[in-house]
Amino acid sequence: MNALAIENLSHGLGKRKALSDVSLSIGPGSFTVLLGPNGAGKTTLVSLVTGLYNAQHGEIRIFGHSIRRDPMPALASLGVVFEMPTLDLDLTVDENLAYHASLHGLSRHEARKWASTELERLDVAGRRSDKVRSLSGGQRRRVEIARALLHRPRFLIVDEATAGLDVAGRRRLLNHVRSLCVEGLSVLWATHMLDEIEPADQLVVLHQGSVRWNGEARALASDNTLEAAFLQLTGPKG
Ligand SMILES: Nc1ncnc2c1ncn2[C@@H]1O[C@H](COP(=O)(O)OP(=O)(O)OP(=O)(O)O)[C@@H](O)[C@H]1O
Repeated sequence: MNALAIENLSHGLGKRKALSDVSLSIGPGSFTVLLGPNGAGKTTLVSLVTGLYNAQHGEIRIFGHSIRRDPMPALASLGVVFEMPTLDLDLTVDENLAYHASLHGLSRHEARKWASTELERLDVAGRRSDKVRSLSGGQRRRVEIARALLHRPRFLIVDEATAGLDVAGRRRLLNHVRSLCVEGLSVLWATHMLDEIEPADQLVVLHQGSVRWNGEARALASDNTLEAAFLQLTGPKG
């Protein structure tokens, strides 16, 4: 079953049509890149899939559960890292994770166990008693990934999480999330950075609220560089 299935999704924000007739699906264990220039509609799409906005038209299902009709099981299998950091800077790393765990109904034992696992895998376990305010930008992002995985979601959405990180920090975060797909996690990785894409990735190019490409990245770049193909799709005549 697909982790995500979106059919004919359209949504306006104010007078602006942010998404027009978007359809796409993400298979289990797939790393799918949602690529689009600034203002393409990536964050709007993430907001609709995570239930922050109610879609005006169309259908969104997570592992077969409609976000509109069946939100609890749909959202239970979803982990999210939003574009804007959402950690509480005045709480410690552990306190931030414990708060998230309680929202998801995890027992204290489960919360401690999975927090240790994820923080260690992301190499921030040494900072668990520190206030988030004292962490670097890259460490905060890693804590956000750990938090998003705490309730064992099967589908992870990451919206431009590498913004502001240095080259090594970006690569590290990306490699970690990619490695989770090998374990069966499905990932939607929203970005405008072409160098985060690998040839075998599933790629959805969004431009002005519409899907302009949906397929393997290597197929888009078969006749040209990925950058040239992307600019052609998203340029003035794209
Ligand atoms: N709250 C809002 N009210 C009105 N228009 C909005 C609102 N939020 C976003 N928009 C508009 O919707 C369109 C899509 O914005 P969105 O933030 O989804 O794009 P994005 O692809 O995530 O961009 P970026 O890469 O810059 O974060 C843009 O034209 C934006 O100006």
